[in-house]
Amino acid sequence: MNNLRSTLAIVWRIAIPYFRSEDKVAGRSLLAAVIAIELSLVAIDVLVNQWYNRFYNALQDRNWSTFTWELGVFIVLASVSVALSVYQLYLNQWLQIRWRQWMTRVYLSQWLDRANHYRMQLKGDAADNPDQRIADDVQMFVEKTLSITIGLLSSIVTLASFVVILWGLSEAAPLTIGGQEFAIPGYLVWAALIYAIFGTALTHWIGSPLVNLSFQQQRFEADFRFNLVRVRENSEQIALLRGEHAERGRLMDRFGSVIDNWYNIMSRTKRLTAFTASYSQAAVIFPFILTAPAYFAGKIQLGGMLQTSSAFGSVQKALSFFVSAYRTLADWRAIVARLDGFEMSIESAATLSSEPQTVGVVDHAGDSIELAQLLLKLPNGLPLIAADGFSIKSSERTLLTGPSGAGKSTLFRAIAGVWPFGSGAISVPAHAKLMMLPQRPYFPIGTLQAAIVYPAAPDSFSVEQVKDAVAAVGLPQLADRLDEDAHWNRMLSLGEQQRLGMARALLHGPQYLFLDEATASLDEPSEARLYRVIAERLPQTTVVSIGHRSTLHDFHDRKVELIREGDRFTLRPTTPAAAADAPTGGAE
Ligand SMILES: Nc1ncnc2c1ncn2[C@@H]1O[C@H](COP(=O)(O)OP(=O)(O)OP(=O)(O)O)[C@@H](O)[C@H]1O
Repeated sequence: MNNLRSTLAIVWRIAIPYFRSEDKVAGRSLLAAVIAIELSLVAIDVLVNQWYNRFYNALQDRNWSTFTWELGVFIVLASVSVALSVYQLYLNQWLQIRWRQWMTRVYLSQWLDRANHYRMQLKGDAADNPDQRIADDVQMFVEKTLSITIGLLSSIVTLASFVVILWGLSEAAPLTIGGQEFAIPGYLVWAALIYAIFGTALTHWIGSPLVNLSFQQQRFEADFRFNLVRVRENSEQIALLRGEHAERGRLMDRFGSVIDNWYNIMSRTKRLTAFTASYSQAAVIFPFILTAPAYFAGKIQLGGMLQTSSAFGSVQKALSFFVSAYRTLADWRAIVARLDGFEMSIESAATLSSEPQTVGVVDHAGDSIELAQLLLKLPNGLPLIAADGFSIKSSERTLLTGPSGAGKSTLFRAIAGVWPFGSGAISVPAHAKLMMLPQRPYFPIGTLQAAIVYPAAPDSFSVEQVKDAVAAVGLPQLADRLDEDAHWNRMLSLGEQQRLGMARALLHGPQYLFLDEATASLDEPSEARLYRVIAERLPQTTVVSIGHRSTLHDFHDRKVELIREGDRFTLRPTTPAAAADAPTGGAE
């Protein structure tokens, strides 16, 4: 019960913001229309139920004129019901797509807000595969929430209407056992109630493991899909390493979990279907067994008996809502749990950056970057880098070196404001434009122009500007292909990608440019040429490079090294030019 209450609270929290959003007028109107149509359909069911009585009595009495009249009544009722059903589905689908569109927009903006997506990965949170949450789960959540809510509402209204009818019919066809009448008020209602409770309890007992199985199934499927995508993305390396055999093994292992879980679902579903199918078959005959003695004793007519059977069917169906919707409910709870996990994970990633015990990146009025009492840590809490009183002055060119794994890239991540683990402060000039260029720059799939100028809009630079930048970094042959659509990360060599990364920097002209082994794949003369281009075209830009080649020294004013001190690394300027910068040291 507590479980159900907490699921409903989560559903409310996830579902209600749409109906309070800027699209609330459309959302509420569509929902109201769908509900109104559902209620009208229940009213038509009530009319059809009364029609049963008149129609079958006319048949039993061989009354031709009533029979033809009732046929006409049925045609009218059936036509209205068809029209309402068509529009109910249409409006329901319309509501679904608007609701889904809104939720997708909100989730996308929260997930992509201020590096939340990256922090979520760092935390290794429960929200594995955000793509599944945003693409599939939102769609299923909207669809199932609507179908369950409307189904539940319809069941309640049907129940209320038909309980009244069935109560009346209980008087007309009193319970007769062995020729003796028993005056139990509303006995048909009680019979339907007991029948449904028995059905629901047994269904829950047999079907409850399906909730968890369904949750697991979706997880295994997403995991399998994710690994397929990884193979596709790394296909070149896998082919070069002849890793196909290993990949096949790994993928089949993951698929094995999909299959094993599926067998469990199959065997559970088999038991559940055996029960629900027998249960609904028995429901056909059960009301006839109850009313047959009264019919054969001549107390009710055929019409009354059929009306009772139909009303019993409606009450029983409404009461057994959970029986028939069990699989849907199981899937729905799994989806709700996943979306809840996703929301929590976004929230904790968002709060992580603002917790006191995290690295704070703050704006200041000066024009240098200052590290004060900074201690960067690994996600597991172990210290990595300590720095205090260290500054990166405007227009200065710094080369950062240090052993592999010392935390050079992590320091860049912290300055960019995406590495939360640790304490202390990094002051960055207010409104300064920082740009990080990694060893493997990211290019979105699309035109070459859009890929180069990313993250700016494709048309924020003129074709001439882009051509000029591409030529400056030594790729004039690409200047005529700016309109070409491709997966550039896959098509270009790493060296070419690094040159295009530099072209991106030339176009954006940041005040601070952080090059994390951004030219490591180029030969030394090409690397030197690129550094010269940067110096000529971006003379005001402060450059901080991570690199291992000694040839890089010529292009930097000072060298700073990460040196191990105890359990952490500290920043040590190692050239005379920088010696004035009193270093560094621990901060805890
Ligand atoms: N997402 C992460 N989760 C856990 N540990 C991480 C994560 N990212 C980096 N680390 C760890 O932080 C340490 C520093 O990594 P970083 O990439 O900053 O090193 P680096 O000095 O740039 O190394 P290299 O010169 O080899 O590129 C490494 O021990 C690495 O394993």
